[in-house]
Amino acid sequence: MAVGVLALQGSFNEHISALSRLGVKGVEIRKPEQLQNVSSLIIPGGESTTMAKLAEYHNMFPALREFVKMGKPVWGTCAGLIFLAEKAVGQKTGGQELVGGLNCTVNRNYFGSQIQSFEAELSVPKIVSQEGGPETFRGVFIRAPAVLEVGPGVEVLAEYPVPSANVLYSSSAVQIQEENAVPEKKVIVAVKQGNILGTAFHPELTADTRWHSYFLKMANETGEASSSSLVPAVGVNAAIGERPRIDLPVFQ
Ligand SMILES: NC(=O)CC[C@H](N)C(=O)O
Repeated sequence: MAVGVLALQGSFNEHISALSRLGVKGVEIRKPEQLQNVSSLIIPGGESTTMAKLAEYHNMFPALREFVKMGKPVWGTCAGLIFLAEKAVGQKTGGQELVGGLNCTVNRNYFGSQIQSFEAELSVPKIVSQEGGPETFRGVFIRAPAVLEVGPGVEVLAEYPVPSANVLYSSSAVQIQEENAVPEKKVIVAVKQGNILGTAFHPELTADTRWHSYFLKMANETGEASSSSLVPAVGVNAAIGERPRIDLPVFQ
């Protein structure tokens, strides 16, 4: 079965493009019943309050929660990570509905406002051990959230060093960096809990398909799809090395 990509708002096209570079079909999901046709789901980045309003309007929340509870692989990137968290802080007045399932607390705009978006090389040992390739992964952080704390059963897959003052006060990391604070602490930016994967950054905006490949293997592990339908014919390293045709602008 194909991989679903929640297509209410945000970078769903970019995820579908990344999947297609791995030879896998991504299907746009806009209605609850469409979830029955996919074996796994990506919730893209975008703006989580807007996405939540659209999800509510289309009555998506019960179906999304059911999908997560059934143990089907779900990956949230950025706003998608916020969607999957059990608890979010820094929300707009009135809050926003969450899908939940991922045992953690996220800060919605941990790194500051849109203008404080940045890119950083992240150490990703688990991804490297499974997918090979370079030691680091280029993390694209766009008004990104971060994971403040995780509960039992949540595996940390990537962290980003920030000044300790930011960790204590949960304000803007960038503002404090500008005051020349020494980076001392790390904040969590990628997690996995069973069938749920969450990244605070945007792998779909890079040419490096290792996170997508990692997620596709999660789908195979849970037996949600036959290996022939989800494992790309070419290895991920080949995909990076050979630079296949890319139909959307991505970081090279
Ligand atoms: N790039 C993103 O997905 C940003 C998410 C944003 N911080 C939010 O609240 O939704």
